[in-house]
Amino acid sequence: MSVKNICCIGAGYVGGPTMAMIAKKCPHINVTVVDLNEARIAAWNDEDVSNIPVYEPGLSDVVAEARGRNLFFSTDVNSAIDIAEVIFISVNTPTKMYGAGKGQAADLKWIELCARQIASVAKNDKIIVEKSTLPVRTASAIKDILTHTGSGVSFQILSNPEFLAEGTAVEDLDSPDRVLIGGDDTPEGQEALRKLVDIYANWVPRDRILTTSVWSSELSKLTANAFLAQRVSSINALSEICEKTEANIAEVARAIGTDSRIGSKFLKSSVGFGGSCFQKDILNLVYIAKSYGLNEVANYWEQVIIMNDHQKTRFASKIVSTLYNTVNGKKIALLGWAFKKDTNDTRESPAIHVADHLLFEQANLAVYDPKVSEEQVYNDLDYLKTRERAENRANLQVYLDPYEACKGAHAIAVLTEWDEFKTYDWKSIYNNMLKPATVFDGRNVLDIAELKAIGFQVRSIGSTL
Ligand SMILES: NC(=O)C1=CN([C@@H]2O[C@H](COP(=O)(O)OP(=O)(O)OC[C@H]3O[C@@H](n4cnc5c(N)ncnc54)[C@H](O)[C@@H]3O)[C@@H](O)[C@H]2O)C=CC1
Ligand SMILES: O=C(O)[C@H]1O[C@H](OP(=O)(O)OP(=O)(O)OC[C@H]2O[C@@H](n3ccc(=O)[nH]c3=O)[C@H](O)[C@@H]2O)[C@H](O)[C@@H](O)[C@@H]1O
Repeated sequence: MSVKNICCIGAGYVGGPTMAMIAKKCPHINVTVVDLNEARIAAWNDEDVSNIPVYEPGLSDVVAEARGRNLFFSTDVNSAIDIAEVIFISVNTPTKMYGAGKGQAADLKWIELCARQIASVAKNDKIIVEKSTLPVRTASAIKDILTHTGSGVSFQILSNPEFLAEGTAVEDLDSPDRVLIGGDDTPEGQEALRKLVDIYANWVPRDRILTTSVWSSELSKLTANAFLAQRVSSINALSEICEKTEANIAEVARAIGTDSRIGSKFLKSSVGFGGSCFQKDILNLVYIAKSYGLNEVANYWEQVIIMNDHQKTRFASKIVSTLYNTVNGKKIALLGWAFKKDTNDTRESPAIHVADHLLFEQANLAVYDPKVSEEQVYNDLDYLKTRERAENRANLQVYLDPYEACKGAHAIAVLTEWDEFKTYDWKSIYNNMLKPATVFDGRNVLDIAELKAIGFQVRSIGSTL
């Protein structure tokens, strides 16, 4: 029998878009996305579909097509669990900030709560799908909780990690490089696996649906993120050598990227990687390695994070040193706050670190981002607890107009690669700035020659141009 009712616990950046795509592609399946966060669910249900809580190009159209037909958002977690044959768990798994493993291990509190809730509600057999990114062997903990309920209900646990990237989520979900599903090597495990494969096969070619053991699937997700982040840290490490030697990182990246064994993607040097997952997943990998006594393995991967922290600090320090070693009282405009373009997500954004560094040096910051709210910018800074909340508000202003943000500034730092930055009237921005006017392009997106011709001093990543 094919699956008729799915539920997903967690209506965040993964749960929302992923389930919206399943609902779009499988009109014969009812998909209910549940969350404890009432405001978030209300936003997913907002009559005006442009107000859904996750900004992703194309997502509002997908939601508009399926919502109310076979896609539902609700806070009634129990009813959704009760009715569903397949339950995706897509809750947050942040880095643990207390106790054993503090600062490295994944905090599985929310995963365990879900498992306990499912255990208490389920009256018939269920397939539980790990959609969240989890440490290898988490499925055994989930299984343990579920099988000790004494209710006689049978649970199959599958691992089905998500590989979408923010900003391209709809594209990635519509046409994934691969879908990965791990299941137990038992008849029941394989039957559950087949049911999930059949759901994806409604739009994903079967040869792109990979099946493995649960453990390989769990570990592959951490590995994929570790490899991707490692590429960014590798190219960023080289960018510092370029700045000393007059080599140009864009040329180096092109030169090595044309080797098909290396490949051209993910070789863009930057102010550093951000986002909610790269750092947390590598730290998690480091923790897992250490917990097995694999210290060399742990140290190897930890270096990716150390390099990324160095890149962010190096960028901020360069602003200070270029502005004659003091930014005290100087207005500096920060263009971009999101961790990458085409998303409103700011988690672990390098902009937060750069702003914090500059505020520590008593700069006066003017922030503009096309999709991030003032409240979010202040929340991000307050979360660091580096200084009083009032001080963050006194020394950093958020602007709705980039030209106003740059007016009277000594320097501009580009911290997100939003396309609109390339289209600005840079001559007019220059005319309204203090001189010398400097642009620090943390994403290498602006036309250096054009800016220099206008009169700007330009500092980019990985070149002395
Ligand atoms: N953000 C991304 O692009 C990607 C994230 N992932 C992974 O997916 C997982 C989810 O990530 P995001 O969607 O970004 O997180 P998120 O924080 O945006 O969403 C998680 C949601 O789960 C809800 N929640 C937590 N516990 C709950 C419970 N017991 N019952 C009901 N709702 C509950 C929260 O209220 C929140 O709205 C994480 O493990 C992450 O590592 C994987 C691939 C991509
Ligand atoms: O597990 C996750 O959360 C996801 O993490 C990343 O996706 P995401 O963080 O949304 O975005 P990326 O495009 O990977 O960018 C991450 C960071 O690296 C930076 N980056 C990326 C590529 C590059 O060449 N240079 C570079 O600095 C980006 O600006 C951004 O700050 C992975 O790409 C997804 O496959 C994965 O599902």
